[in-house]
Amino acid sequence: MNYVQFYYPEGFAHCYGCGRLNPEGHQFKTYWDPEKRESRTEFTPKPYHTAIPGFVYGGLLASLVDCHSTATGSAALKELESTPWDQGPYPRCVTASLEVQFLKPTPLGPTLVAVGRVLERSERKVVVGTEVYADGVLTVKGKAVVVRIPEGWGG
Ligand SMILES: CCCCCCCCCCCCCC(=O)SCCNC(=O)CCNC(=O)[C@H](O)C(C)(C)COP(=O)(O)OP(=O)(O)OC[C@H]1O[C@@H](n2cnc3c(N)ncnc32)[C@H](O)[C@@H]1OP(=O)(O)O
Repeated sequence: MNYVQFYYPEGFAHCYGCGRLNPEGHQFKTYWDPEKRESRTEFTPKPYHTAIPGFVYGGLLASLVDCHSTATGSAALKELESTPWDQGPYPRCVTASLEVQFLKPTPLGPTLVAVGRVLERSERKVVVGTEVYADGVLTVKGKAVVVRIPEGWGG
């Protein structure tokens, strides 16, 4: 199964968080399950993504929630099109607002799993709720409003 960011037009594929064409970036990859209507991004932080030794830097967690949300919005908007899910390009979303709740310190070491759900969707805007788990423990919650970038803008 290909990931959402795989289908972004080339001009929108350089994001430091999730751009497949940015070799220096995190290259987050988000998968969309059309049956569960859930998205999933897995990422294993590097040792240098440290806040206090042993724990993940909060900015990285916010980035994970941010790019995971734009990808979830993209998949949710793709559902409104008649083309199949495995045919690009996907609509590209930009983050209008991002809320992150750090519920517990996130241990550095385990693979993080971000799970996203669509809370609201219109033609132009998607509200995404995200939960981030480390070793099965919920450590971060996020909510983002993402807005479709109009056709003809960049890309
Ligand atoms: C105009 C498009 C420009 C695209 C530029 C993309 C460049 C980046 C590309 C790479 C990206 C990489 C990914 C990243 O990392 S992006 C991370 C950084 N994000 C940005 O730099 C985004 C900068 N902001 C903007 O470009 C504009 O403000 C956007 C495009 C977001 C909205 O634009 P505009 O204000 O003209 O749109 P609208 O008035 O028609 O609103 C549409 C809907 O959204 C709702 N809403 C709006 N703001 C907020 C808010 N703060 N809180 C809650 N909701 C908000 C609004 O109520 C309405 O809802 P509804 O009434 O329909 O229910």
